[in-house]
Amino acid sequence: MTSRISTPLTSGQRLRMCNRKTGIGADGVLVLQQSELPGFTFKLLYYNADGQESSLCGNGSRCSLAFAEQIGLVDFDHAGSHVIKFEACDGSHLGGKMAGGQYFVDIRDVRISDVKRIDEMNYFLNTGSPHHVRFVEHLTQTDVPGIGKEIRWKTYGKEGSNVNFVQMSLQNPRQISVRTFERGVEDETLACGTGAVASAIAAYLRHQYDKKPIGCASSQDPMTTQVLMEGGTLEVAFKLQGNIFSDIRLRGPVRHVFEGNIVV
Ligand SMILES: N[C@@H](CCC[C@H](N)C(=O)O)C(=O)O
Repeated sequence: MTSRISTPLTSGQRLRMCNRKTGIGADGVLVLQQSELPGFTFKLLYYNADGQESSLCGNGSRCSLAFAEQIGLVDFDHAGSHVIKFEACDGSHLGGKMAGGQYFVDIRDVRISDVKRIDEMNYFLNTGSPHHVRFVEHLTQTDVPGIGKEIRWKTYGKEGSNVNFVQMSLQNPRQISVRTFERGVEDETLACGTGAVASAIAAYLRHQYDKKPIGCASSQDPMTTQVLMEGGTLEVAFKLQGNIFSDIRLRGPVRHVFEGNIVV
C-alpha cells in the first residue's frame, strides 16, 4: 500500500490499515517523503503489516515508482531518462520504467563472502532485507507458513528473517519457483522482491557448488533469472564481478488495485 499523507501515521493506524479482515488489507505500508539530498526524487519508508518500520521492500519500491508517476512526482515517459534516484533505509537506489510498462529497482551489491552457506539446502543473505533461502524438491507440498515461522523464530529470534522456499526448474537452470514467509507479516505472501533477488543469487551459488553449468554471470554478460511466484513473475538480473554480485536489477509488473481516502 502506498500512501500520500500530510501527517505521519502511528504504528497502530498502519496495523489497522493492513488488517485483511477489518482494514484495507496489505503486506505493508510505503510512505514517500521529500528527500533532502539533491538529485533524489523521494525518500521511501517501509512499514510491515505489523505496523513497524522495516528494511528494504523490493516490490514496494517498484510500486512506489508507479505511485510517484501516478501522483505526478515523476514523468517517466517525458523525463528524458526513464530512471530516477530515491533514498531507502539502506541508501540510494535507481529505479525506473521500462518500455512495455514494467518497473525496475536496482538492489545494492552483494558480496559472495556475505552469503552464508548454512548447508547444501540452506543459505542466508541480505538483499536490503534479510533472507533465509531453503531449496526444496516439491514447492507446492511445502508447508511454507509452518516451516517458515519455525525457521524465522528458532533460527533468527526476535530480529527474525524472511524465509524463502525455492524449487529449481529441471528444464531451465535460469528459472526458479519461490514461496516466501515474511517476517513482520508473519505469514506467506504472494510475492517478495528482495526474496526473489536473494533466491536467484542463492540458486546461482548452488549451481556453482553443484558444478552444474548455468551460463555465465560475468561483468560483460548479466545473468537473468526468472522467478515464478504465486503473485506473478519477476526477473532478477545481475553481474558477477570478482567477489561481488553487482548491477542487481529486480523488474516486473505493477498493478493498481485499490484507491481511497483514509479517515484516521
Ligand atoms: N517483510 C520484510 C521486508 C519486505 C520485503 C518485501 N516483501 C519485498 O518485496 O522485498 C522484512 O521485514 O524484512
